[in-house]
Amino acid sequence: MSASDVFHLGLTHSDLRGATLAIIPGDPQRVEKIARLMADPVHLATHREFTSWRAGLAGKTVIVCSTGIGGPSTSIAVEELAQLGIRTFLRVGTTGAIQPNIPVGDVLVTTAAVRLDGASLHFAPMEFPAVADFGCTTALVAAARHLGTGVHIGVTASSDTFYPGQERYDTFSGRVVNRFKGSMREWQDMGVMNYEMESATLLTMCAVQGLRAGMVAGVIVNRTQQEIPDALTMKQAESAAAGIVVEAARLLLA
Ligand SMILES: O=P(O)(O)O[C@H]1O[C@H](CO)[C@@H](O)[C@H]1O
Ligand SMILES: O=c1cc[nH]c(=O)[nH]1
Repeated sequence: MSASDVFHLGLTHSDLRGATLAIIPGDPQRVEKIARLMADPVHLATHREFTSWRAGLAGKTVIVCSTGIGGPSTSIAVEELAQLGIRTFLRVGTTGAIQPNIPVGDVLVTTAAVRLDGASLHFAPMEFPAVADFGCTTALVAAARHLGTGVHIGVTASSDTFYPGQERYDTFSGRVVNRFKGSMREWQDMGVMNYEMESATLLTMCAVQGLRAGMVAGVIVNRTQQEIPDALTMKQAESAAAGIVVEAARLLLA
């Protein structure tokens, strides 16, 4: 086994070939698909939830690395990629919309996240906003428009848990703690677009450390209409978001 320069990712500085931008999906299985949208894709490492590939785009090197689900593992991936030289992070995920007018298959670009996580508190007090980098956000929106995908821009609720924190009652116990009872309605009333699970940690830890971060997600369910996504829609939303994040990376590298 070759030596690694960081604790978890199994990567060395030389693996990155000077890359400063990383595309970071949650799901390890999405990494290869995204890398294959670019030139000369190469598998670098797979450890735990972290799968990494390298590829070429606009004459530069890009790293694609999965974060796994949630803030703690995301914070590890981002920290170790930053140690290796990455300065711009584009998260590409899946999400559940909570506004009735957002169709499945569209994408959402997050300008800021409601911090329903724990990990972001390890980087900044709750008063600090989980805010995306303006340049990354602009590139993601431009990419979505260029590719003709419906795009919604705004605030995301980013929760440590998929079930109670996103106020799901279709669970084993049907139990949601008081703190989250009625919370989906409250976020809807405030215009929050969606739920996902990593942006609060990602955006906070990047904003306080001078790193750039942006976030795009394919809508796989609309919680005002259904709880379970259908497989085809999920695939389509994932691939729309993947195309957009690569196009945004191209714009940022140009
Ligand atoms: O598709 P990914 O990037 O994993 O994103 C979303 O999907 C997972 C939950 O199913 C969470 O990680 C959530 O943020
Ligand atoms: O509803 C959803 C869908 C995907 N990911 C989430 O975190 N929530």
